[in-house]
Amino acid sequence: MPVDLSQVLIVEDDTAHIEAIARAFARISPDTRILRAGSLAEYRQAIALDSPDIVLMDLNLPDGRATEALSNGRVDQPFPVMIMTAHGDETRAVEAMKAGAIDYLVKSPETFATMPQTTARALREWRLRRDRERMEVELRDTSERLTAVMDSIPSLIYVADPETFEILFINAYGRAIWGDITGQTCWQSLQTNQTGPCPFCTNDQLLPRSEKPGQNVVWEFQNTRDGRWYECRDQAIRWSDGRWVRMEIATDITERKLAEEELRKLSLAVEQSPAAVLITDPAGTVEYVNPKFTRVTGYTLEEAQARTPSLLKSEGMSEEAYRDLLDRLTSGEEWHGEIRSRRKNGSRFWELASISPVLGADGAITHFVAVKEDISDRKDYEAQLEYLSTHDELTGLANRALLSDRLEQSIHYAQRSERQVAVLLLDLDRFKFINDSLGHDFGDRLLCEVARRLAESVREADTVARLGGDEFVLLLTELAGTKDAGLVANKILRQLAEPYRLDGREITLTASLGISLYPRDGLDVATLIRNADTAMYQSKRESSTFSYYATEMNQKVLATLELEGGLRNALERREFCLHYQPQVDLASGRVIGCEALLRWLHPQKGMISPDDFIPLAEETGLITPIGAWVLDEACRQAIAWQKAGLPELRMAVNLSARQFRKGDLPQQVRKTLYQTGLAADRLELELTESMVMDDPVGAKQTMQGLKDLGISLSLDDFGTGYSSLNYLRRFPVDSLKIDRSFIRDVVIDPSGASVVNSIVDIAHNLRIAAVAEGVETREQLDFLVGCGCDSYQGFFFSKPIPADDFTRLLRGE
Ligand SMILES: Nc1nc2c(ncn2[C@@H]2O[C@H](COP(=O)(O)O[C@H]3[C@@H](O)[C@H](n4cnc5c(=O)[nH]c(N)nc54)O[C@@H]3COP(=O)(O)O)[C@@H](O)[C@H]2O)c(=O)[nH]1
Repeated sequence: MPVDLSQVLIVEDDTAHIEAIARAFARISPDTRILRAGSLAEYRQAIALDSPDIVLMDLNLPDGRATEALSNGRVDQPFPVMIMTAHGDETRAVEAMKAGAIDYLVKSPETFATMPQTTARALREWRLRRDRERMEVELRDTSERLTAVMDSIPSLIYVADPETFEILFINAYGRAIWGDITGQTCWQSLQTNQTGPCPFCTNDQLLPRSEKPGQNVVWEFQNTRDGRWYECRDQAIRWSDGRWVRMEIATDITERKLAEEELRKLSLAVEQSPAAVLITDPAGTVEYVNPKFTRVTGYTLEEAQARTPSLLKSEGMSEEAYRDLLDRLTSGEEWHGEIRSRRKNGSRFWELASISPVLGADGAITHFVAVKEDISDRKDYEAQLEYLSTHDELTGLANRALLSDRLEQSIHYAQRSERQVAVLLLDLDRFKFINDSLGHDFGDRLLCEVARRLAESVREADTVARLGGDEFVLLLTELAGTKDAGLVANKILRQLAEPYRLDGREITLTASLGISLYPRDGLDVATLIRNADTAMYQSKRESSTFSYYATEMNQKVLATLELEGGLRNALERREFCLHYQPQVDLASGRVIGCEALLRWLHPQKGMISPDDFIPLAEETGLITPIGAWVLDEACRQAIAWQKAGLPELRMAVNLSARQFRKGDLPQQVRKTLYQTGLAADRLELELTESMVMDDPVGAKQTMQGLKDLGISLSLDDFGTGYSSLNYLRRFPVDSLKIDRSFIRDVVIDPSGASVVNSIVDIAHNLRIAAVAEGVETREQLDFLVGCGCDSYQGFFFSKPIPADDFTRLLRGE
């Protein structure tokens, strides 16, 4: 008997039955111990003390029915109970089975005789059933636990049969996304939920039907419902029924995908970036350079890798700036700046660099990223702008701004070194005339040549600047003594005086130069330049080569500036008037004409002599409108006298050099004559020798233009200037006015008398009149009569007088 039947409990109130059963066991299964109980109470005591393998229980016991002792189908019942019943009681026996008995037997001697076999069989079946039930419970538990585990995994898990394509299982995560697709086939569910091919249905290569465990396949799909990405790992597992199925574990990789996409975009952006990008490790070893870097520097990724950014041999960064860069980067900050680097081919270029540290999750620096832009063009442009803003375009010399800058620096340096600084301001004489007559192009080239000579005359450390026009400044630094500036000034003036050969012409230039010295003549840029300018004007006035600045000059300049201010308004304010000095015929003693002489009645200073303001008017250009007014006024007065019936006179008007050089003088005179109505032969214009000799060719042309109008021309102050007879011969003049300095000497100095005699002779030889100026005495007059002079003017006859007085004089009042 294969079943282990060690103890059998017989619950029966009929001892005969018990004994019949016991005998059967003694015979068939002698090792089986028979326990006995006569009632339900004894039954309970017996199972409390012993643990029988099986219980044989009479249905009806003295203290109750067997059903009361049954467990109502509980699985945890430790032993099976078999009901014994009398014939006809089967219905109750069935009830007892429903209450938990495993079987029932109808009592009979046969039943008792085979009881050991029956019991053994029943026990075996019960045990089998119990074990199965337990296993089932365990399995159910395991399955529930597994499902709970599966459901708690934040991944989509499903199991499918590769043969039938049936979905056997899907976890909670999957159900939340796709619903419960268990029982459906792949093509019914997966294909609508995933992008890409279903590995079960379409890709036999990926998933051979006869899968073996361990052959994993990994693929990615996108869930069509919410667009999220999954990485799916396929695995063969043995299903509960023993067949091989596929378990798919799909993990949400959307964030990783997005990050990858970001990274892909970023790396694409870096690859295609118009800026050069260089990435190093924390030690500065290059790990990556982009194609733009290669294009700019010539270094390929392979050439740059494993080297440091020093391969670009950057420069232009001070020690301090470099330390700042390192400090910033190592403390996790960005650095921006301009660096001058060298390409692989050795050429230099400028980069605008932004270098940033890249921090890892732990906050430590993992990389440095440098983004660089080639700014060489911009730098060149800036340098060009810088050059243009600090240099004179025509000559390439420093301009005023750069000069001021350098002068300021020199002052600072001189303060410490106790040396002197000299400012030499130089103005070319007659440059405007050359420029106007020979053309601006010629003038420009002449200025360039002057600039070249100036630059060559001084040391490298000195500065030569052009302030504009024909005005130059030389800044001499580190002068040991005051005299040094004068030595340099002389050298410069000598250099400039060398002839210039341009366009087949040879011309000479002179210059006026003023010197101011730091600290003696000023402590700042503006004062030093202003005082050098004052000194230069002094040189110009005195026709000296150069002058050192002196304080008095400033007062003179201030007075001049004040005068200039008044002069600018004088015309408008009608402060000018004319006085007239009679010109007398020596033979007849008659007044034959007069010279109009300008007077300025200043509201505060009273009458100002023309000697004091005509040169200033000339210098400032104000002489042009003033001269025009004089001409107009003198002509109107002459007409007024004519109309008043006074004897016909010739009106002499002085011309200034500027008026004479202005090309339109004949036209202007014609217009005045026309407007005033004076006949041309009643007007005489007085020129000086210097006006004519400056530009003899042009002068002759202008004089001829005036002569063609019918007016007379006289050469004033004759004898004091060039007195070139050669030119005099060719000029269309009508009279020579002998300067009053010669007349003054005629009676006291024989040589003075000879000069006057000679001038009178020259005039007559040239068939022109001789007019004596400044006749103050009878002796002078007698001398002039004696030497045949034609006419005279002077205090002897009359001082210059106002028009009304002149009218009375003519009337003999
Ligand atoms: N371009 C212009 N120049 C002018 C004009 N008006 C005058 N001037 C020039 O100014 C200079 C000074 O002139 P002024 O003080 O008027 O002196 C004149 C006479 O007063 C003076 N003179 C005349 N006679 C005598 C004399 O007997 N003794 C003496 N000491 N001086 C005398 O001479 C001046 C006239 O000289 P000049 O013109 O050379 O004939 C003077 O150079 C004027 O030219 C003007 O409108 N435009």
